[in-house]
Amino acid sequence: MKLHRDPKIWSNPDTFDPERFLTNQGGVDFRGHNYEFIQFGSGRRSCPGITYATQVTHLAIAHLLQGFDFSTPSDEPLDIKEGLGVTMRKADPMEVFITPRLPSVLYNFLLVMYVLCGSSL
Ligand code: HEM
Repeated sequence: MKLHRDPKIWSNPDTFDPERFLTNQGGVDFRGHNYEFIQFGSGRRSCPGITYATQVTHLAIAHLLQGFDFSTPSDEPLDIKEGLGVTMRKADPMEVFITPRLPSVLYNFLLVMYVLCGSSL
């Protein structure tokens, strides 16, 4: 389990610290040019879905954050301990309250616009 966790490269490698990509590791490229960070692989057999995956991920997260407030039942920070598996899953199920932020009519409107205009929204 050394991949992406080498302490010679990553400070506090087991800490969830996405800000590291804005600060001390800000220049690290995720498209396979920097071998310390290759979640999409690198070279001829690297992931052909990289552009689709990154755009759809941004779009989905932006839509969720625009439309809903997220909180935990006790207002405690999320426990993001990871479990075992081929893909990275949480060790324990996530309990979260999802509350609409917008008037309900806008969700129908956004849905229709999204279907009509696709991902250009
Ligand atoms: C966050 C999403 C994704 C991640 C992290 C990811 C990651 C990877 C990784 C690590 C590989 C292996 C690269 C290697 O062997 O060096 C791979 C291969 C591949 N991925 Fe993805 N992938 C993602 C999404 C997608 C999507 C959306 C598609 C298709 C629409 C896709 C299609 C493929 C294919 C066909 C391969 C095999 C390429 C080959 O062996 O030549 N992936 N992906």
